Parts: sequence; structure tokens; C-alpha cells
Amino acid sequence: MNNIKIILAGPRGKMGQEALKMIDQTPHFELVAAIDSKNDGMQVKDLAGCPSSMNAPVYDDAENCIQSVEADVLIDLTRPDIGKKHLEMALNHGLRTVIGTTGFSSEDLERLTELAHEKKTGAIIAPNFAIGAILMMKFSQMAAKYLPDIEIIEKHHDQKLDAPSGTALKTAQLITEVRQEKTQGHPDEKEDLQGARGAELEGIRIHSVRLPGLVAHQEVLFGGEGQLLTIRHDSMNRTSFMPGVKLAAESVMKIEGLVYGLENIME
Ligand SMILES: NC(=O)C1=CN([C@@H]2O[C@H](COP(=O)(O)OP(=O)(O)OC[C@H]3O[C@@H](n4cnc5c(N)ncnc54)[C@H](OP(=O)(O)O)[C@@H]3O)[C@@H](O)[C@H]2O)C=CC1
Ligand SMILES: O=C(O)C1=N[C@H](C(=O)O)C[C@H](O)C1
Repeated sequence: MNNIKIILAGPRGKMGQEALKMIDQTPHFELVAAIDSKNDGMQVKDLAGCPSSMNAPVYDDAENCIQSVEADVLIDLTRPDIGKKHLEMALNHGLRTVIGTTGFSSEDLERLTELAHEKKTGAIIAPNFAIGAILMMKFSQMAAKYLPDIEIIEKHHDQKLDAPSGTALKTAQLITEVRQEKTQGHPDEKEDLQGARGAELEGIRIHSVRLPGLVAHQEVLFGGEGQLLTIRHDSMNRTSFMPGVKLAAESVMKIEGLVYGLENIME
């Protein structure tokens, strides 16, 4: 496989640190720069916790980095508002991009799909990189045909900025592809405390839990007469996401246009 030159945005973050290790351990990946709003001019190896072999410059200005460094792929693991900005910027420069940050609305996705098409550039937005989470979403889509009364409970660490999680939204979207819109619960139900029934997407209820100690977890509950099916996935740590990040960085080299969800590139 050809060498892939990578710019990583968010190298000091929890995901960024795992991604640096993964890049370091992948012979055909080469880190050529990092985007970090706080450490302009430094080398990645000098940032706390970063592999000592990484002689790549740090830029605080993403546009300057993209223009100055010869790269094949930008991987963004920052935060929802920044990920969006970086994807738009990279596409405008014709730079292939893998986005791990979540919080994309359907309007954002529509606009960025058009931009990727117009620029003839590959991009992947992966609401969840964990292979088990992709399977949980696919199995939920299968089950929804037969058990259409569904509630999603997603549980994350308390530093998470977006709610519901990108995974919960993607799960609900996949379900709506096979299920008619449906009102669940009693037709006369009312919330005595606002939010008690969670958020709602085409009748599917989504409940977001945020607690210290959690990493990333989701249960999809399917209720039927006298039965309950639960499909559950747990990420115990962030190394669970790295095979997916690696697959996305390899796959984005071969595609044109925007792909939303790793299930679309898994064989
Ligand atoms: N798709 C998936 O499978 C997964 C996605 N995620 C998503 O990935 C993102 C990162 O998660 P996580 O690592 O846990 O979060 P962290 O808060 O640990 O890391 C985010 C990092 O981004 C940096 N950052 C913020 N703004 C900028 C900027 N303008 N330029 C460069 N870097 C910036 C932060 O730096 P500073 O400290 O200076 O603010 C921080 O180091 C989140 O959006 C999360 O939802 C997480 C896990 C899995
Ligand atoms: O912020 C996180 O941590 C995670 N974000 C993604 C999401 O919003 O679904 C993926 C995973 O759940 C971890």
C-alpha cells in the first residue's frame, strides 16, 4: 500500500492521543503535521504524551497548515463546531478528510455532500469508528422492520459536548429508512417534567446520559407484545475506535464525494 501523509487536528485530545499511537504503529502512515490551537511552531513529539518519534510541525491555523504542508488526508478529532469548519476548509483545498467529530445536522450533511461532489474530493464522516458500534446500528436497522417500537439510550462521559450522540442520531436515521414514522407510547401521554420522554426523531425516543466513568455506550430497546429485545454496544476505551480510523484513512484515498457512516465502506 502507498504511503499516506496525514495531518491530524486535535493531537492532545483523548482521541487524538490514541490516533497518534495508531499512526506511529502503521508503517504506511506518516504524520506530516498537526493542527492544535495552542502550540503553534512546536513539534508534535514535544507535546505532552505524544510519541517521541513524531517530527512533525504543529500549526495553530488550519488554513495555513493545509496550504503549507503536502498531505493526503486530514483527520479531524477536535470538537463539533471545529470539525465542521475543518471539513469545509479541506474540501475547498481539495484535501481528502476523515471526520470523527460528531454534531452534524442533516442541513450540514447536505451542504457538505454538495461541496465534496463539486470539488471531486473524498471525505468520510464517521459518527462512530468502532466496528462493534457499526454492527449494533446495522442489527438495529434489521430488527426495526419487525419490532417498530424503539427507544435509544446512549451513555457517555461527562465531557461530551453534543447531545444526542452522533451514533444515536445515525442509528435513528438508519431505522427511519426501514420504518414508517410512528408515534410511540400512549397517545395522551404528557410530560410533567420537560424532557422526561427524551428527544424525538420521527417518533423514536433518544435518551442521553452523561456521567464520569463512562466512555461510549448505547442500548437500542425494541418492545413487542410480551417481549423486549436489547441491542447493546460498549466502548470500554478509545483504542476501540482506532481500527475504524485506520480503515477510514485508507478508504478515503479511493473515493470521491462524501460518505456518512463507516458501514458504507466496510466490506
Ligand atoms: N467518531 C467516533 O468514533 C468518535 C468521535 N469522537 C468525537 O471526537 C471528538 C474528540 O473527542 P475527544 O478526544 O474525546 O475530545 P477531547 O476534548 O479530549 O479532545 C478534543 C481536542 O480538540 C482540540 N481542539 C479544540 N479546538 C481545536 C482547534 N480549533 N484546532 C485544533 N484542535 C482543537 C482540544 O484542544 P484544547 O484542549 O486546546 O481545547 C482537544 O485537545 C469529539 O467531537 C467526539 O465527540 C470521540 C470518540 C469516538
Ligand atoms: O464523544 C464521544 O466520546 C463519542 N462520540 C461519538 C458519538 O457522538 O457518537 C462516538 C462515540 O460514541 C464516542
